[in-house]
Amino acid sequence: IPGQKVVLITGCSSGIGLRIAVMLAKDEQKRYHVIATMRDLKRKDKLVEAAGDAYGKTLSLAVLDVCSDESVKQCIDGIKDRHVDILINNAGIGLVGPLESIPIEEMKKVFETNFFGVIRMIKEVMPDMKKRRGGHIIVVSSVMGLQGVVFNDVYAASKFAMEGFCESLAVQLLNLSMIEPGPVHTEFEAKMIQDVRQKEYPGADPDTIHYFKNVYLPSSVDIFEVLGQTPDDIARCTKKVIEASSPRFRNMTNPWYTPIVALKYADETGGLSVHAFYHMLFNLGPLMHISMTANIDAHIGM
Ligand SMILES: NC(=O)C1=CN([C@@H]2O[C@H](COP(=O)(O)OP(=O)(O)OC[C@H]3O[C@@H](n4cnc5c(N)ncnc54)[C@H](OP(=O)(O)O)[C@@H]3O)[C@@H](O)[C@H]2O)C=CC1
Ligand SMILES: CC1=C(/C=C/C(C)=C/C=C/C(C)=C/C=O)C(C)(C)CCC1
Repeated sequence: IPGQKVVLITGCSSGIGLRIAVMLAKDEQKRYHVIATMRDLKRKDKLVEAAGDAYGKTLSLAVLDVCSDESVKQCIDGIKDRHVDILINNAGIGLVGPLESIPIEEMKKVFETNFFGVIRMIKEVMPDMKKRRGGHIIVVSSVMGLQGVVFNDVYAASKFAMEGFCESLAVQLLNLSMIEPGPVHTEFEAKMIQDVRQKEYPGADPDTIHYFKNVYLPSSVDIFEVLGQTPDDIARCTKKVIEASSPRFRNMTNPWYTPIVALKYADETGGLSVHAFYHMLFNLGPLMHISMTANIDAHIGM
């Protein structure tokens, strides 16, 4: 349809990608044609159901695995004139746990998906965007791309890598925007909790495992409960960025998380954030749990 913008989104089988796809496809003015992609079309049912009438009209499906050169090329070649107006890089995986117990291969998978996956996509669509002198690239990064969190070392590093890459590219690239969500209730969170239940953490000493399971995890669960946003919150924020007359480069989605990121800019030696997080986790952790749960109880009127 003339005038409609072609939007390609990666990782649409669940979570944030799914909600962005549905929200854009259901735009009242029908401004978007959404190509919702996923690596395995067997996982399409949730998206198809959520899309309702839009499916087959403003939303179509395609296979795309961000870790495969051929898959990426095949998908883009399959689009009319290879024309993508808006590329939304959303596919990504998490990884938590004591560093000592994580095989290098697993760490590489995180970089292959979160870092090289995005680069692979950008390399494929950027030349056409440059030729047309138009287009908008969105990257779903994370607050962990701006501030590291204990036991998330490799995941944070993969998002930091993305930040460095995009900051550099933004200088030559037309239109590039980062979305920086804090905790969001999606399968990302569920996978993390399930992962921790299954894994044994060989190679890590008992103290480290204790701090991970009995100190970090309860705090992390609290933080998800108190600060957690919905994938729809992130989708709304992303739609605003796309529709802004001059989109910003960095876009925080969660004002509650802003002070946590601000600490590093308040002290260039890095001491402030490292010590504050240490204190919050090991000294205030149990207290935070009480005050946060009290806060939740107050919200639900108990
Ligand atoms: N949830 C959170 O707290 C936060 C998430 N983020 C980021 O948001 C993005 C979306 O995550 P979220 O929706 O929360 O998590 P989900 O796990 O719900 O969704 C992740 C999506 O990425 C897909 N994916 C994974 N690997 C590949 C691959 N190789 N090729 C194509 N797709 C792939 C998954 O597909 P499949 O079903 O096949 O596995 C799934 O559709 C990620 O980049 C994440 O880092 C950022 C900040 C916070
Ligand atoms: C435990 C703990 C923290 C945990 C933060 C978490 C758990 C953030 C999760 C962010 C996510 C899930 C981003 C996804 O990309 C803080 C606030 C740093 C303070 C110190 C103690």
